[in-house]
Amino acid sequence: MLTVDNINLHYGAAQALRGVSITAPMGKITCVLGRNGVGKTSLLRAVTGQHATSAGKVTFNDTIMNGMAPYNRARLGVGFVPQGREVFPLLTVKENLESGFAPVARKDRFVPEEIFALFPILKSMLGRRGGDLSGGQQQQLAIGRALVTRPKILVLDEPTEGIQPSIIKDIGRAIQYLRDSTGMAILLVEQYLDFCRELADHVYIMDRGEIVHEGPAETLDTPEARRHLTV
Ligand SMILES: Nc1ncnc2c1ncn2[C@@H]1O[C@H](COP(=O)(O)OP(=O)(O)OP(=O)(O)O)[C@@H](O)[C@H]1O
Repeated sequence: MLTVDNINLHYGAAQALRGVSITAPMGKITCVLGRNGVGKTSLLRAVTGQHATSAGKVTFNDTIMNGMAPYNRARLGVGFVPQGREVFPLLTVKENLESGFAPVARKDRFVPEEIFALFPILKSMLGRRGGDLSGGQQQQLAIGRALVTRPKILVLDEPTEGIQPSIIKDIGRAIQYLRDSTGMAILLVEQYLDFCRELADHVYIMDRGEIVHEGPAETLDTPEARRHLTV
């Protein structure tokens, strides 16, 4: 299980996270919601090691990750699907998937068939360049690339952003399948309320760098939760 305990995060003098605590248990989908600029991506940067925290603790399965480089967190089992997907546009789909090999043991350096079962389009496009794929296909590729690292926790930053509804459904089904079949923890940052309500086991809402609401997905429909999400 991932535990974020009372963390602060600063960009220079500006504080982006204030005493944020969340947990993401194995076999569950944990969703963090909030408007633009409230600190959701900063929270994921603290989890994946892309930005240092200035206070608090980030732990995964009893290993304290503070100060650990992103590639060592990947070795520990933290798989990341970044906002905007960050697919390598000039590499082929196959090469993009293989870029996930770095943190895995030599014997596991192959693309598991399960990834193609989840996203068949990737198999039919293995020789195409990443940059030639649609946004939705790139998102599937970014998830596939993270799965190549054999994660124990999959961390996704706004996977529905700019993606057509039919592919959002496919991605939602894939996330549920991963939770149910592999028992991995899934930590999802989103602005799309319906997607979270459908998928999440537990939700957190952030506002101005703080957690302001926490509960089961059904609590998203309470007036108190809505107040933090409406612009
Ligand atoms: N690299 C940075 N340098 C300085 N300030 C930053 C940096 N990245 C983010 N911020 C600021 O930190 C705050 C939180 O940003 P963050 O990107 O974490 O929010 P977010 O909830 O993920 O927003 P979005 O939904 O737009 O991605 C914002 O005020 C933002 O302007």
